[in-house]
Formats: sequence, structure tokens, C-alpha cells
Amino acid sequence: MARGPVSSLFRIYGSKKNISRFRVLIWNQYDRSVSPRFTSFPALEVQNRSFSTSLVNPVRVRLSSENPKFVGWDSVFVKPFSTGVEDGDEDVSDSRTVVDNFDADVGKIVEFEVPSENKEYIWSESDDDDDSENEAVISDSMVEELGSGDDNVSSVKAVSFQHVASRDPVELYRELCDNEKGAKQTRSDWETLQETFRYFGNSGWASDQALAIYIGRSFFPNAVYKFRSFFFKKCSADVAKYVVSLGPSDEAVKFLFPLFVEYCLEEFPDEIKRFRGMIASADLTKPHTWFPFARAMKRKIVYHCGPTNSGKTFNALQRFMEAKKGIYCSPLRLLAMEVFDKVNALGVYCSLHTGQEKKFVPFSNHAACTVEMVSTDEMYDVAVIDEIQMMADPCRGFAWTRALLGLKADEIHLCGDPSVLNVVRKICSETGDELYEQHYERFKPLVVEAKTLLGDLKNVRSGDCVVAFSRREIFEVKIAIEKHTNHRCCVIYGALPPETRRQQANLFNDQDNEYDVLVSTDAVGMGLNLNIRRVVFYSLAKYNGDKVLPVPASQVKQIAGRAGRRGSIYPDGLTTTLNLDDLDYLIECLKQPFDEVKKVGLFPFYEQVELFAGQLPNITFCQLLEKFGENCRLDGSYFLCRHDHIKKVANMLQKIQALSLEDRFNFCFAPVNIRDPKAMFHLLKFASSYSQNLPVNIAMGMPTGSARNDKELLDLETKHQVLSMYMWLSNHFKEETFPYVKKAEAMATDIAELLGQSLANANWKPESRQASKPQRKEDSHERPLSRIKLYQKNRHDQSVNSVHSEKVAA
Ligand SMILES: Nc1ncnc2c1ncn2[C@@H]1O[C@H](COP(=O)(O)OP(=O)(O)OP(=O)(O)O)[C@@H](O)[C@H]1O
Ligand SMILES: [Mg+2]
Repeated sequence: MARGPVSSLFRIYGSKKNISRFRVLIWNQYDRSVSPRFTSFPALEVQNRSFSTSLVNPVRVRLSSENPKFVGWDSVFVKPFSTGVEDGDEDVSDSRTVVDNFDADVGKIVEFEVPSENKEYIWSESDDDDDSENEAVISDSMVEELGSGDDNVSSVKAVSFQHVASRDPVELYRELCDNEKGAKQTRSDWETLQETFRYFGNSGWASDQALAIYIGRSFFPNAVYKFRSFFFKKCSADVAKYVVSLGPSDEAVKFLFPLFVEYCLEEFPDEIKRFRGMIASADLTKPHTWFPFARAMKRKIVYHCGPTNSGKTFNALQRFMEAKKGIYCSPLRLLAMEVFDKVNALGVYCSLHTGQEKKFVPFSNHAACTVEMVSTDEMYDVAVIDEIQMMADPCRGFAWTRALLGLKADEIHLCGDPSVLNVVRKICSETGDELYEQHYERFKPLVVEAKTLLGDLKNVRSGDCVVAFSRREIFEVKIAIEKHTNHRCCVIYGALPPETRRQQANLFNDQDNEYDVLVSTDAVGMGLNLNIRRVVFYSLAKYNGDKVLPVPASQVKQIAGRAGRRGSIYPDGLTTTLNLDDLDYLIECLKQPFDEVKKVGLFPFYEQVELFAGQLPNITFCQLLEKFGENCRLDGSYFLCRHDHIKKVANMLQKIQALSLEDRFNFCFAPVNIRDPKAMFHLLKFASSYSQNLPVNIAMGMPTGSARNDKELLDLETKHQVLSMYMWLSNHFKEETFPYVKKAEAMATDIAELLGQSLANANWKPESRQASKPQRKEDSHERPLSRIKLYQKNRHDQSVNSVHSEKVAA
């Protein structure tokens, strides 16, 4: 086939395991650009979008699974579209398969050629709005051909059908079952019936009602498809005529639905039983009823609501310290440690409990813990749940939700921004707890410096915190500042152990040394007490693992708000950007009110997963989690937390056969960086020894000194993470299987120390994770382009293009 422009209409089809074929979308058409519907249908993404009038052969398509509709595809194939042939009539047997295994090929780019045909085809509206997934496979024998122009002449014209409406559906269904053969249809009746069943299959009402007889949403289309075949095979002339007279309408759906129910009850008893069991065991509705003891209490909830740096935690901690018995729940180990130190220093004995460490202080009635570790069995007088807006965190939100619903405390203090206030109000009305709200303002307003650093890091000053969003940039900035100015920099980023982050924070806070600038990632946003005069955003865009996006306004506010702290030498806070181009976005973010969160996170307890597993015995743990996600039921104020990370670990641990479900579940929650193969390897080894009942070894050498280059620094970071994981596992499994925990603690302390020393000397270029990425010029420390501007420009260009293509298609 000749390569070049194609002026042709073609369709892309997909097939699923249990659905023989269905049309996915109508794609390109004669002399038009990609159909406007295409953009809202991102399963297949055309690469060569630049064609404004036609595609060019070969067509390149990137397969993406962003649309949940496409999960579970087996294949994708393409076929030229024949004009004049109606939906459902097409034969796809001559189509060419372009993708054999959609799931395995997601992310890949496939290339294929489109035959040039049907140049006269004119786009019609009915094609545009057709979103049906199931095309009936109806044999021609069911259609009575009456010759051209005879479509309106029905062979069953004389049959009276109105009485059908008043028939008892059960009786009618029985009668259909007893029929040997379905009545023949004229083409036009057959088409109306087709349309009617398509309408039925798309009916939200029918699919909702079907849930009542435990026909799940994913099975519903299949059930309708089979019911339709049954109908065509068995329908009598009067019933068919009646349905035709109703046509594709709600009335027809209501007439057919009782027949459909009878059919399903008879044909799919196993499916119904299975789905019923699954639904019952994946029920996450009414989570407030999961904690009957807490419900039996009349709890007083105080919401300390306000922006950063307004004294919320300070006030909540006052109540905590006054209480006879108190618990403080922190979002981070680091913050739990800070509260532990602060409270003990003030003479209130306080223990520490995080995933990694348990420090029990004799005679203590108070404890600081990470929110995931808080006990919902113990009784407290006062509990503090800090950073309550994290309830809406897509991954960790469930820990805050659990703490709020389950804590057995007479008084619970929530500290956070206003974003979850309404959800908390709703939850309290469900739990019957009394809610008191205390609103806060910043001690001193945050001032934006309009001048910016004018793109030059030489303009940093003492007390500045320069915020960048990757480890690589952190080091680039640090090196540039130290090379071109007299300032010395401390650094803080996520991969550093809490001990090292604190050490760096203390070094920065302490006025009696040369370290007066902090370079940090967003890890600075929460928890640390820092004496920052001015927060300078090196960039306001962040790579999310897939693409570079603007940092969300709530995060920008949180980070910028770290500037100026009551009681510190910089009580007035300033913020600005490195580049003038980024300033507008910063101002825009700071002006924005807090988004109101509608839903907060939930995740099943082990017991719930176990119950669910009983319904699906022969699948892997990862598949089990997937199925749970698909079938769980949630109330309107909750979402199921993302668990891709857990699934990734589950997949790796699948190799280890001997783990019980509970152990597997617990191993999957171990803190591991899934993108670090070394850390993953150690987790696999730990789980493997554990499954064989062997004492789990650390099996890792101790580094001899501080890092001399970035590779060694990365190695120290990984080593600390592995040790931290070992300590976590020892706290979550039988202690005797992790006998080297003391050794792990000592090694972790030494490595944290080495990391601190290494950072003090770090003046090397960061390792490039992608060798092919162009390196910046040695001496350059200026950002030539604002990424926000670049992003906004791209967005603008895209929207102009799409408006243009819509205009062309309209
Ligand atoms: N009444 C007070 N007296 C003395 N110092 C206070 C008082 N209130 C707050 N502070 C100090 O002000 C700083 C900010 O207070 P706090 O940490 O409670 O703010 P926050 O609203 O919880 O902010 P965030 O959690 O966003 O950092 C802390 O260093 C705290 O010790
Ligand atoms: Mg706070």
C-alpha cells in the first residue's frame, strides 16, 4: 500500500474475552481531522495529530489504558468502514489485527496502514453519538428480506400486539421459552429491535436495577447481549411487534426488564451467587459502623482550622499535654520525633511509636505516633490528629479516616486546612460526635516579593529556602549557590532518613554556623520547624512520573507558608520565584481558596480482604486487590485509596508460594521504594527467608565512610531505606524471625550520620538517571525557561488546535 495521506473512513474495534466483538469508536473520516469524540476517548491516542485534514499512512497510535473502559482488552483491530452498511451488519472478519494483546502492549506505539476507500462518505450525526459496546451478532436467517422498498410491509401486519402490554411477565417469559423458533422480522423491524436492545444495554436505570438481582455492572452488558440473542431466537410475532411499537425508549426498557430478570435468574445462577458473595464481602459502606466501641462513646471533636503557621498544632498540643493520657498522630516519622522531643523537654513523659521504632519512656501516659500506627483499641483522654486534610490523600488517606472514625478518645483535636471541614462535619453527624470549630489566621501575612531572583541564584540571601522538585535539581542548585556565592546550603529531600533531615534542619536553624541557605524539595512542606525568611521557588512544575505538571495550588500554599515562623528570627514570611515568568502562577496559587474536598480515603482491613478472598480462591493476591477495587461498594463521601504500590510489591512476592494471605498482605505495606530495584530485591529476600521460617538476615555490608560521589550517596540512601524496612518488618511480624533488629538500628544510625557528613561535602554533579538526557552547561545556574510558561503555552496551543479541529469537524 502506498504511503501517504489517507482520505478514508475506518473504525477501530476491540474485543474482550467474553464479548465477541464491539465497536470502540469511529475514528477518522473522509476529509476530516480526527473525530471530536476521539479526544474524550483516550484509549488510543493518535501520534500524528498534526494532520488537520486527513491521517497519513502509516498511522501511529499509542495505546493507553487511562480510560477504565479499556481494562481487560485482548486485542485491537482496524477495518475500513463501508458506507451504507448499518451498525451490526458489518462483518469484521476481514479486519486486520493491529494489536494482539492490548493489556501487554499498553504504552507501546503501534503502526498500521489504513486502506483508502469510500471517499464519498459524509459524516452523519448518528455515527457520532454511538457509544455502544456490544454489537449484536445476529444471523441473517433471523431477518426476513422483503426486497427493496418493501420494508414497511410487514408479514405480521395483521397480528394484534397491544394485549402484550398487560401480560404477566413471568408467564410471558415461560411462553417465550417454550417457543421453538423466533418469528422472522422485516429488516426495518429488526433494526428497530436492535436499536431498542442497544438502548436497553445503555440504560443506567436497567443496569442499576439489575444490581438488585446481583447482576454486576461488568456482567450487565454480557447479560443483555445474551438476552437479546434469546429474544431473537424465541420471540413471538406479537411480542416483537409490541417492542417495535415502543421502539428505543424507556417504556420499552420497562417492558423488557422483568423478562430480562426472569432470564437472568434462570440462566446465570452461578454468576448471581458469585457476585452476591463478592458484593457482601467487598462492602465498604458505612465505615463509621466498623468501630462500635468508639460509636458507643460521646466524643468531642475540635477542628483547628487554618492555613500554615497559624498555631493549630501548638494549641492542640497544649490540650494533649494537659491530658492524663494522650496520643499525638503525625503524618510523618519526623514530626512524631519532633513532638516526642518537644513534649519530653517540657517535662511530660512521652513515648514514641512509629512503624520503625518503639521508644518506651517509663511512666509515660503520652505517646507520639505516626497515624498509621495509632491503636483504635486503647482508650485516651485526648488525641491529636495532625494534618487532617491528608484524609483526602489518594494513597495514605485511609489512615487518617481510620483514626478519626476509630479512635477511642473523649476529646479529639484535628489540625488542618479547611479543605476537609465539610466532610468532617458530615462524618461527625453520622458518628454522633460533637464538633467544635476553631478558625485560625496566619500570625503575620505572607508577602510576595515581586522582584523575584531575576533568574539568577546569585541573588539568594541568608535565610532563603530554595524549593526545587527533584533530587537532581536540589544538588544542581546547591552546587551553583556554593560556587557563585558565599552561602553554604543544607539540603532536605524525601529519600533522606528523618534523622538526617532533622540534622540538616538544625544546621540551617542554628545561627552560629555558615549554613544559612536551605535547598529542599516539597519534603519541606510539612512538619519541620524551620527558620525560613523567604521561600524561593526554583520551579513551579513537577514531574509526576509521567509528565511535568504545575504544582497544585494547595501544595504551593503549604510550601510558601513555611516562610516566617512565630518565635523565630524571621517572624515575617516572604515568598518569590527564581524566574519572573513563574511569579504570576505563584500569586494565582496563593490567592486561590482551599479546594473543598468531597471524598476521603478508605482501605479495607486485612479481615475484609480475607473475607473477599474466600469468594475468589484461585487468583493471585494482586488480582484479588484488583477485583476488590472493581467490586467494592463505597458511600458517597469515600473513595478507595490507590494501591498500585501495593500491587507492585504483591506481584513481586507472588514468586514466594509459602506466604500466608495475612503475611502477604502485611509484607505489601512495608515501606519500600518500588522504583529502587535494590530495595525491592532486599524485600524479596526478607520475605523469602520469612516464608521458610528462617531468621531473616540483613545481608548488607556497612559502608566504610561518607560518600565521595553521587553514586555512593545514592547507595547510602538505599541502604538506609533497606534497614528502615527491616526495622518496620520486625515491628509487624514475629520478632524472633527478625533477630538482628538492634544491629539494623545501629547501622541505620551510623548511615544517617554518614549521610549528614556526605551532604556537608557534596559538591559533585548528581548522577544522571537517564544517560541520554542532555546535561546542562557546566557553569550555568540559570533556568533559561519557565516550565510553567512552557506548560501553559503547550496547553494553549493544544486548545487552539482542538478548537480548530472541532470547527473543521462541525
Ligand atoms: N501561642 C503561641 N505561643 C508561642 N508560640 C506559638 C504559639 N502558637 C504557635 N506558636 C509557634 O508558632 C509556630 C507555628 O505554630 P504551629 O506549628 O502550631 O502552626 P500550624 O498552624 O500547626 O502550622 P503548620 O502545621 O502548617 O506548620 C510554631 O513554632 C509554634 O511553636
Ligand atoms: Mg501544624
